[in-house]
Amino acid sequence: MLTIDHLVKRRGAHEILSGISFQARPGRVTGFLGPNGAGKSSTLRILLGLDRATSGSALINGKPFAQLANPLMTVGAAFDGSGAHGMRTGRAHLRWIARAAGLPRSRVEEVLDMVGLTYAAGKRVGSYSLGMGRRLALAAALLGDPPILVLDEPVNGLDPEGIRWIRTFLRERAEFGNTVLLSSHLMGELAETVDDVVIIKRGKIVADGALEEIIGTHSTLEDAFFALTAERAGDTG
Ligand SMILES: Nc1ncnc2c1ncn2[C@@H]1O[C@H](COP(=O)(O)OP(=O)(O)OP(=O)(O)O)[C@@H](O)[C@H]1O
Repeated sequence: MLTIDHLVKRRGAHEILSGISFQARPGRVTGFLGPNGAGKSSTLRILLGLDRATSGSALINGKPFAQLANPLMTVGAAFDGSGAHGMRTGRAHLRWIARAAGLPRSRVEEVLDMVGLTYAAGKRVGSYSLGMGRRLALAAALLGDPPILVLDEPVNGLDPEGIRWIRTFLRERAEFGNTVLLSSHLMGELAETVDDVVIIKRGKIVADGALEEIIGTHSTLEDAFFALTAERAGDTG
């Protein structure tokens, strides 16, 4: 369970997050949706202990990231890019993380297989395509077999086959009871993948609920999104 509670982030005079609250629950894929600059990455960075909140909290199973006993086995995270040094091979990158976490080498081969990257595991990460880099980042997130996944724009750079693969993969994780939170600004794609939707705009939550509730009387999630955000067009916050 991920619990964001009255989270505020200020940078100088600029309020990036204005007291946002939402949850991502086990057994559900939760889509965190919003236009560029809305505050999605800022929220996920605080949740994963990469940045500090001004006030409020972002908790993973009731604890801040820094207090997790086994972070890699609790939450898997993937942000922009592969997260690996270009001169390293994909396999070496994963082995390094696995060793630091006390995981067996065999787990590296398992996650390479899970993300379909075994064929390129011996190649330098610098030669990977964008999509291969995303798969490597996902493999790293899966190393500790965590019950929670937090993914920032996971379909960016993936080709149609890759997008279908990740959608199926994340749906399966949720069906096994995992908690999956993913951010995106691609509404059409998100509608195919998620159970719940949280929409953020200019640091404020403008909608939060089950996909069907959010779509409501609109024909698509995209239509609902524009209607919801347009209703607040006069809101300067
Ligand atoms: N390191 C930083 N220093 C100053 N401002 C920042 C920093 N990181 C983000 N911001 C600002 O915070 C706001 C939210 O950015 P954030 O990256 O969280 O949005 P986002 O919803 O993830 O957008 P995108 O879809 O473009 O990734 C933006 O106005 C951005 O300019």
